[in-house]
Amino acid sequence: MLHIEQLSKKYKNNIWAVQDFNLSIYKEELVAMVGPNGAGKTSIINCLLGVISPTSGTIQLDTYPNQSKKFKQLIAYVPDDLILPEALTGTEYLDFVTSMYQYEDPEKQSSLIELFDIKGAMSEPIETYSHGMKKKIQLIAAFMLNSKLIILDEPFRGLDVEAIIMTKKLMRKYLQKGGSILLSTHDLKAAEYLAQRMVILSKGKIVAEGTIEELKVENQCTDMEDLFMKVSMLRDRSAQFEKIIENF
Ligand SMILES: Nc1ncnc2c1ncn2[C@@H]1O[C@H](COP(=O)(O)OP(=O)(O)OP(=O)(O)O)[C@@H](O)[C@H]1O
Repeated sequence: MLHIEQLSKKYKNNIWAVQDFNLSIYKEELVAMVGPNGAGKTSIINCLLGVISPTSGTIQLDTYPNQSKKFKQLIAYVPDDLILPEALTGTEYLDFVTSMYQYEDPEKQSSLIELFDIKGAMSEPIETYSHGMKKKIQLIAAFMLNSKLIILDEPFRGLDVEAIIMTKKLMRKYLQKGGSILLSTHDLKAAEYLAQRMVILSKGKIVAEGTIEELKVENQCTDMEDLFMKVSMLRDRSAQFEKIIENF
């Protein structure tokens, strides 16, 4: 499936955003990628999508390198930011995505529109959508395709409770049907609930990787937040933060 090998990214300002990052994601597997702000998650996703060029390393989906057209057709992406063609209606946007990916499944598309309950807004321009509705249209666009891997960057942010529940169920179903998911999130509870494996990044490097159980045992933690603070080396700063809050 997806294989990322020895990926490194140094920006022009000489910042190493990612160093020697290795990750494989297999069929029916969801891997959660977590890490503090600036850990390198977005840089990895942007390298994967070909938005930026890595300084070194390779990325392949099956046998297709990430620069290939086939790779791009097999990957769907829901970004955290909501950059959308605001003048298009929901229907026009989905038509645009369909033509870009050269894949059409009208039945799947309309069932997703029903699931996310935005049928009434489909003929309205996206600029009139709420934050949550914009997220929903992006989720519909990602799940309606014939992808092998979906990259989800904070997919639940802005969604209402019902949509969060539905999205989690949809993700599970997508995995059962043979897909793979890379989930980038700060939501440790969702990551713990959904992921088969977790990668924890800090300052561009993997500091922990494994199943949630393995990570908890290895680090003698029962709680996800405690585990995260420990392996991302933030726990040392906790005492200082506690003091600031106490004096606040
Ligand atoms: N275009 C850029 N030019 C220079 N440095 C950059 C650029 N983009 C990101 N960086 C730096 O690379 C490092 C990793 O940033 P990145 O955005 O990948 O982290 P992140 O894990 O996605 O963070 P967040 O959780 O805040 O979204 C940071 O030190 C950041 O300042």
